[in-house]
Amino acid sequence: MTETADRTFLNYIGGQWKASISGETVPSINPANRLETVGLVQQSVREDLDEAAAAARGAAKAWSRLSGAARGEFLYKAANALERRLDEVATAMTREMGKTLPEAKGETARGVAILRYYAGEGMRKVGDVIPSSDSDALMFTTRAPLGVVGVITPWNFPVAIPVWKMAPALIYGNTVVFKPAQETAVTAALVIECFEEAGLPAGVVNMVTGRGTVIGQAIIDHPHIQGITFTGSDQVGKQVGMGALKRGAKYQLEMGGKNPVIVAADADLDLAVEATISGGLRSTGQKCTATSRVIVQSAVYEEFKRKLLEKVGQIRVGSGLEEGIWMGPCASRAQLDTVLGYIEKGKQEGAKLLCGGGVPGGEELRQGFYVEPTVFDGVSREMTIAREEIFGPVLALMKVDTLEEALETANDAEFGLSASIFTRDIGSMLAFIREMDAGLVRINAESAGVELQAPFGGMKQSSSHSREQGQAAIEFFTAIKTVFVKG
Ligand SMILES: NC(=O)C1=CN([C@@H]2O[C@H](COP(=O)(O)OP(=O)(O)OC[C@H]3O[C@@H](n4cnc5c(N)ncnc54)[C@H](O)[C@@H]3O)[C@@H](O)[C@H]2O)C=CC1
Ligand SMILES: O=C(O)CCC(=O)C(=O)O
Repeated sequence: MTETADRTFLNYIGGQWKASISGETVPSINPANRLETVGLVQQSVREDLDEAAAAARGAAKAWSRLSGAARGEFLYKAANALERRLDEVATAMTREMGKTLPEAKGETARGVAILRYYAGEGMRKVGDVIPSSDSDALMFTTRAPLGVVGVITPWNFPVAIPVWKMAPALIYGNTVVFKPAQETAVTAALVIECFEEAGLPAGVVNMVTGRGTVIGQAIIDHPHIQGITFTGSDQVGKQVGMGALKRGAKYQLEMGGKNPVIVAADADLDLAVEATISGGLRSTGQKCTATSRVIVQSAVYEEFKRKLLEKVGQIRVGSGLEEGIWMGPCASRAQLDTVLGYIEKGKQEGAKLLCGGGVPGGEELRQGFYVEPTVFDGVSREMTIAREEIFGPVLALMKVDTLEEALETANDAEFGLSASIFTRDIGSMLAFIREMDAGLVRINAESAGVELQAPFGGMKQSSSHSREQGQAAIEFFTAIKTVFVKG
């Protein structure tokens, strides 16, 4: 156990750490060992959120009037604090969410880099000069912040996702009310401590933990929250969008994926196997960009399958804190049950289980939410495991004859977040880039893995058709103002 175990984590409102007026806390538990508490977190109520929204509203004007460079200075300081506390934050993340410590460290380092990227963004251009038809006038665009932004985040990237939403919100002059997933509220509190260490003015960043149906819903409904940025499930995302639309607030949604990898007959099969495993099974498959459908040309199907099974068989499952462990547990009991439910459905609908499919044995794993890395063969397009997001370490192999069929199969999904192809042929690469309906298309690289300086988001049901990260973030977190000045 580390030092967080006995700690009670509070809400952060108006620059103060405060207990919820409910007086209630809930334990955040370790999915690798359900008997271990990582910390106690606030089970907040609507009044706590109201107080946070009022604090954010009160701080908004002064914050928006600072120069971008001055706001950037705060983000650089937050980045330095997070970097200094990288090991502590990453350890809390592994203990609270289950991903392995090297992955958690990588994600925390990414949080540092995101903060620095957006700190620099405070010095970059925000508008264009557009020639007016009146030769005595100057016309240009500038950007105005939305005001208060509500940030609702999931548990699968407890540092990177909150940071890639809060950092651009702040640099473009908004104040923030943040509701992290309750499953990873301890990690979230440590991130907020880094903002506190940076000396942000009171009320600029606020955090309230609690149930999605209570605190998330209160953000959706709050009249003083002008924008909501959300990552999570398809179902909740749509509720957020509809609620925001009803009261005229701006919203941005990042939701599910059912990401395919195409393995063409001319692929480097070893590379394709490595990338399929890394993209599909790292973080126990709990990424919206995770590889889920593996579409393989028949000419190399058997060889690819053999190589894949050999490597999957070598995966070591266990506590993410232990050296040599490659795959940790599912993040929660509910997530484990969901994954096992999909595996059952796959078997019932006639897919052939090639490996995994159950809970691993062994006394030391008994108290964790573990599932075996799982591969299904003979998966057809209409099966549930080929259609719905599983969010677990489950790969569905699908055999096709031609590249056209592969592309058609890959596009036969409601989601369109990320997709990969493995091929050496430039024509196949170009066809994939052109035809694949996904916001992120990757050639000879795994489907997961997002670069913070590039736009990120999906087509079809995967997002609200907006993009996050990189300079694309300015589109959500600001409104364009067109200025006409007549001398
Ligand atoms: N696209 C992605 O990155 C993610 C997708 N998921 C998908 O969602 C499934 C369920 O995971 P959950 O954690 O339950 O996701 P979720 O969508 O319920 O939770 C995401 C966030 O929304 C909040 N929330 C929940 N209900 C809400 C409501 N009624 N109003 C406002 N906010 C609400 C949660 O507290 C959390 O902060 C997973 O199995 C996976 O398929 C989950 C996490 C991330
Ligand atoms: O693949 C990544 O690095 C990011 C994935 C992601 O955004 C998510 O799972 O929510």
